[in-house]
Amino acid sequence: MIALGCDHGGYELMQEVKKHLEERGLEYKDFGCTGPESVDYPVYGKKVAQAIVDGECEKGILICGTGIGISITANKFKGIRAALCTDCFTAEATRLHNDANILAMGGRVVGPGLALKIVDTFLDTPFSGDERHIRRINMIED
Ligand SMILES: O=C[C@H](O)[C@H](O)[C@H](O)COP(=O)(O)O
Repeated sequence: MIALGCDHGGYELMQEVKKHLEERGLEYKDFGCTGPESVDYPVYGKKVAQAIVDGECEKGILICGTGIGISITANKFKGIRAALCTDCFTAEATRLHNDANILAMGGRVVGPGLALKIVDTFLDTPFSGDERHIRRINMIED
């Protein structure tokens, strides 16, 4: 189950992401927001982070205007590794190296074509499991 959260700056792009996940037959839980009206991104960053910490969802996708505020919020939660990605290389690398559990993007930064490729790369790339990466992730947790 993929947890989704956005603010008004990411609302439009999130609708594209939802459509794409449905086309791929992937299940998601939408934590809002529910429209393009101005809202506060920490509310949605927190909801998605909490769903992952609680084990309700395995991964999350967060979108605000830049992806920055909402990823800063999510990264306050122990066990959350939210990666702000603007390209497929970083989306792949953050799964391989950081075992990132949240993908953050900026709805005012990336267009839908690139964003959906980033989503696919993030969701389809497994963690490498390499000892050095596990060691470093454990250091973050400590
Ligand atoms: O990091 C924060 C996000 O990019 C927000 O989406 C952004 O700050 C919202 O800006 P505004 O309230 O001016 O639409």
